[in-house]
Amino acid sequence: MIRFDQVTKLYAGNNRPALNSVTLEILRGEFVFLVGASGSGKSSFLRLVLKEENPSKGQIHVLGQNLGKLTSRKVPYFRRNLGVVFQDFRLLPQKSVFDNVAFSLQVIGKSKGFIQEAVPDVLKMVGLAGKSGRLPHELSGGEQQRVAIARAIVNKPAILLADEPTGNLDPSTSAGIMTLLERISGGGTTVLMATHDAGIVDQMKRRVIELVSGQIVRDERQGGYQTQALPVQRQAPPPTETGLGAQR
Ligand SMILES: Nc1ncnc2c1ncn2[C@@H]1O[C@H](COP(=O)(O)OP(=O)(O)OP(=O)(O)O)[C@@H](O)[C@H]1O
Repeated sequence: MIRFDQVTKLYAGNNRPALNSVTLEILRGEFVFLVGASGSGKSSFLRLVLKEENPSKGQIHVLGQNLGKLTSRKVPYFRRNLGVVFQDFRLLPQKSVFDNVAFSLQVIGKSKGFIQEAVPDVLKMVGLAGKSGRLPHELSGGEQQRVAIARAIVNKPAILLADEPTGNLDPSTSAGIMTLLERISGGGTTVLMATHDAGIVDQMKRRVIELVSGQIVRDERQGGYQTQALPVQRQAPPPTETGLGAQR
């Protein structure tokens, strides 16, 4: 579904690679957390999957396509198979909830009839059935993120990429968003989510890929936010004249 073979990404003017020889495979229907400190390469990884950036070295396959061989004419068609959600929602402020979702279908040429059916269905699925006429500023943060998710999934993408989707939300609202993403994943969509939210990662026990300085340092089946594999290092007590550690 998503395969990286020794992918390195160097940005112009930055001599440390954002991703450094990353090799991994993500299978259909998996729910994967991408974790790591700020600047470790998570967003770069997502941008490469979307072909918003190209690798400096290595190969990327997404949905059976070698992205290096995808012509720019074909990129918009390729992206129809991917939904994307961001921390800051990115809704169109002057458009209603319905129109925000409908717009993404209009731009890819879906018929009016299709839109009239698909939009209410997806708004119901994300729990916003009664709010289709509202403007974004008339919604809570959690509701705005639900609109963004509805927009991302209305065309039934095979892959949903989420870059810190709960970053602006409180814990209980975040939990609701995660329940929704789990439901989407349960329907067969591959979900890849970059996050700093340790509570969510620890609770969900899904696959966790950890990046440090652009390299994968951990890929665990049912991981937590922090590695479980390494033992906790205890500081040895300082030696005393008797050779025993100081007693307190
Ligand atoms: N367009 C760019 N041009 C130059 N350097 C970039 C660009 N985008 C990212 N970088 C650099 O690449 C590295 C990885 O950045 P990236 O945004 O992928 O990290 P991240 O893990 O998503 O961070 P955060 O958690 O803060 O979003 C950083 O050193 C960053 O400064």
